[in-house]
Amino acid sequence: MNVVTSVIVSSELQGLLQKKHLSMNFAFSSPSASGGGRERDARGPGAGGRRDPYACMDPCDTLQKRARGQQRGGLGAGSPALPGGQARRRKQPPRLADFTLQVIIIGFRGVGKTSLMERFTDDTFCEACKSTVGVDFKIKTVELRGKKIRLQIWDPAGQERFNSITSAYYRSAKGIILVYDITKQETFDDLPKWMKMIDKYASEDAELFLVGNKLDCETDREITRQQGEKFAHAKDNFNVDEIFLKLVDDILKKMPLDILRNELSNSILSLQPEPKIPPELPPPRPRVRCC
Ligand SMILES: Nc1nc2c(ncn2[C@@H]2O[C@H](COP(=O)(O)OP(=O)(O)OP(=O)(O)O)[C@@H](O)[C@H]2O)c(=O)[nH]1
Repeated sequence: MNVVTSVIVSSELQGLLQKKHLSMNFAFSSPSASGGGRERDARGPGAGGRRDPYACMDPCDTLQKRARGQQRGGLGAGSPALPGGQARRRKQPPRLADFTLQVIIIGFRGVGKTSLMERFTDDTFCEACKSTVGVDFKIKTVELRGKKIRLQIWDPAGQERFNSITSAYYRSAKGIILVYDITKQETFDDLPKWMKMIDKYASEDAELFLVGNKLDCETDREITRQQGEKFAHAKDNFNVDEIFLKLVDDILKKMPLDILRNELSNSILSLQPEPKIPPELPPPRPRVRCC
């Protein structure tokens, strides 16, 4: 029975993807586990282990480290160890992002959309989160292909009653992460409804990523790995960070080369206007909304 459902869903999805020239990646994840469902990769200089192909960057951390270095009389401004010219150069503010990209995470209520976002942006996980009301969002800057990209991640409520509000956020999203819960059949059966929302509201060239979430709850699994792979016509294994970074990388690959080659020091090139928050919405809360 499940297999039949998945075949029907699959051909329907195929039609939608072709119509919109979309391709879809697929991954399993588990934001409940640090590292998002598989052993965490060591990152950064001196961390050892495998270097991740997608270098992730926390701007706040970098700035704090710089400030600490200056206080300690390190290689910062005014450091006796440096001649004046070099010290002045150190004082320059860090280069701003080259691009701003919007990514939206959608799916049935409770599948773990907020958890994925917070694992990626803050490396935190909330065991008993409240359902999102309206739309939540967070920002994280990443560095890929030599560009700094400011990611605006939108997390709309999964509850149907918010659909009229949340659909306003699809248009400006360059990347869409569609999530289901591997332990709840209804969240998988609901995917065609989300695909229709994408078809109706999302941009023609948005990149899609299907995520089977709650991988740590293997014993309660209701949807097989094969069903997920069949739906997405794709197969892969990424952790939470890699899901976002692969998505961004795929967006960058689609971008015109002249934009990528352009050196935009200290400027922000937004690929599209910042999404306007519909007036009926309260302003999004850019913080953890966990209990
Ligand atoms: N075991 C486990 N629990 C998870 C995982 N991801 C999320 N959860 C839990 O699932 C519940 C719902 O997670 P949320 O991130 O709030 O889900 P959501 O999709 O944002 O929900 P809505 O805001 O209602 O649309 C929370 O209690 C989380 O702790 C996971 O990978 N494993």
